[in-house]
Amino acid sequence: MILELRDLAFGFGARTVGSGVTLSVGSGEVLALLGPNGAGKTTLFKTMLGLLPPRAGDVLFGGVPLAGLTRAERARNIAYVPQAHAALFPFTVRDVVLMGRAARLAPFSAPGLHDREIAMEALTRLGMAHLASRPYTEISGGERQMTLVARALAQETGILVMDEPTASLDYGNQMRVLSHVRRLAGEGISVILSTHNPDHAFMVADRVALLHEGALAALGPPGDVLTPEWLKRLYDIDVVIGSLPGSASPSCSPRLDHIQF
Ligand SMILES: Nc1ncnc2c1ncn2[C@@H]1O[C@H](COP(=O)(O)OP(=O)(O)OP(=O)(O)O)[C@@H](O)[C@H]1O
Repeated sequence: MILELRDLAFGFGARTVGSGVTLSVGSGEVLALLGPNGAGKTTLFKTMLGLLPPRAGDVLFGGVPLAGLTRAERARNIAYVPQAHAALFPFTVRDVVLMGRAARLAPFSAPGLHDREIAMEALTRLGMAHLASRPYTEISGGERQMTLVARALAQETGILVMDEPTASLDYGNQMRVLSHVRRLAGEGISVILSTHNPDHAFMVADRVALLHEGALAALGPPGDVLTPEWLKRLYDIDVVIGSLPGSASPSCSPRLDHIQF
């Protein structure tokens, strides 16, 4: 297993947000994490990345505990696509993507031609090459999100953690990012992504994990976990799940007429 969480507890300061999370992710596997607002998805991700200390339990990469890896070693193992944020400094899109190469550079050395080629290749793969020279502060929220995906690709890690990667994207770019996720998995890269859209999990995930009330409530193939019963428990809405003729995966249709205020 490329990534393992063993009885992991996570939180801030004295506050535990979640505990008892045990799961492993294999090479080329896509794991989708679902949970209501505030369930702890981002906190769990930050703990997996070593940005927050585990409150209990372990995170292991290829059997090696996270605590035993330097920051650069972590960055060569795992890349993070955070939710798009506004930047303070007007770096170009190309330079933001180049930052993904930092952990691959020798100490005190600047990115070389090879690094620039990899950065441009990541932008080209995402259909973003035309924005390379634009300031990151002067592109749309969706374009910023795609830039952060390109930065993570340029990091060339075996594991990609994506925090709601489609949240600010238009419909076409949502599908392009999801299609890239499947393509990356086909290349052996493991992807862990959070989403609020069960349809996206149906489209790309090999397995789905549900985070609810501070615990890993369910873990398994999308068809076993994304049931009307579980979605009711998570979001307190009724859904119908079915497959449209010609569609490759099932989809959810919420019953708005059942919602009570
Ligand atoms: N910096 C922080 N300090 C203290 N508590 C925090 C901090 N950030 C988040 N929290 C709290 O931790 C809990 C989990 O938040 P988290 O952002 O991990 O949830 P999430 O599942 O990612 O939510 P969402 O779907 O809304 O993005 C929430 O109760 C939140 O208020």
